[in-house]
Amino acid sequence: MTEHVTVIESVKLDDKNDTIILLDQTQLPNKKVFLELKTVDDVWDAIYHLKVRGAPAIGIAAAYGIYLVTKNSDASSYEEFAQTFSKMKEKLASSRPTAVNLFWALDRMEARLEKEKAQSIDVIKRALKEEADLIKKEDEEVCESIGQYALELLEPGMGLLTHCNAGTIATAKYGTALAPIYLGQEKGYDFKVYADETRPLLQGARLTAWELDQAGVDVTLICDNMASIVMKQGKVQAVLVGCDRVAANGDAANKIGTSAVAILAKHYGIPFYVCAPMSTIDSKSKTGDDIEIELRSEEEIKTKWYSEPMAPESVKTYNPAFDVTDSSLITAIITEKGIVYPDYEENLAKIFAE
Ligand SMILES: CSC[C@@H](O)[C@@H](O)C(=O)COP(=O)(O)O
Repeated sequence: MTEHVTVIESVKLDDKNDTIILLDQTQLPNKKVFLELKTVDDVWDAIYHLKVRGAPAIGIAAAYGIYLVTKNSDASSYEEFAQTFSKMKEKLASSRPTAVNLFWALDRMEARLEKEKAQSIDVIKRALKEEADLIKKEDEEVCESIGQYALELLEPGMGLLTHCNAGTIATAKYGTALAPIYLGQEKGYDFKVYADETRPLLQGARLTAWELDQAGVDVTLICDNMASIVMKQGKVQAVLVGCDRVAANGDAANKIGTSAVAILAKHYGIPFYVCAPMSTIDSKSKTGDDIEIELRSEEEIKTKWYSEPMAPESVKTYNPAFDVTDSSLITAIITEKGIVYPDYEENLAKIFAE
């Protein structure tokens, strides 16, 4: 698959220099800037400000972050080390609330710490690095597998619509919703992709359109409010999106606007697929109502991207960063373990038990 994927590692550890090298996604597509993160505040800030974004990439950054910021701890006992670890974990976990991969990765790092309890601090530190490397490596395989399964549902020449960015830079490699597009590209499937611009932070315009265009995929950028007309005109045969958290009943939180696309897809009889690594499925959230939706600043709606204010200064705003697509609108959830169809409560539980 690598042939058509723009291989940019959005999160990379430089262990020798105690640094995380991070592609600053806020500067794309105009500038390809790599940041050097060293402290817990650097990592927190990068996640909060979406310099690293996309659920799997956030998880990878948090895993390397917690490794790095505990690596230099001079704790001499396990208890002391574990105390520093949980302080750092708490800080990183406060960066963004919706993508469950953040908490999943931090919990997994903590589980590894506890597993190595009897070892020396040096061995524990090495184990934490190994765990963070594994989280990243596994994500590559997961994305590739999601891509293979999703491709089974698609046919050459199809028009596909996607929202936000669930591509290479949102993951370790390949992406989730964009993985079948890259895979199809390699097989000459000639997909026609419509990328929603994704207001207010424009992940579709700045990131999806950019990475698909670079890969030579036939991509057309549309504003969010144009999804209906392209569907009505018969230009779209399937919708593929990523997600930040899937509840046990299949309700799926993803970038704001996703649920509107799902409602449109249902209206026009177009299949709506959610691409979800198992790490994004949160059995602790029973339904979408249990998922915390991140609220962000009014500046993202009123001024960002424009040299002049876009709205009266005094006007109130409401800026939820995600919405939840009701499971009844989702045709299938595509995981690395296979394609899951309704009844989601039953079938997600089954796939977890496998
Ligand atoms: C494979 S990335 C899946 C999701 O995280 C993605 O679709 C999304 O909504 C990202 O939101 P963002 O706010 O840009 O982090």
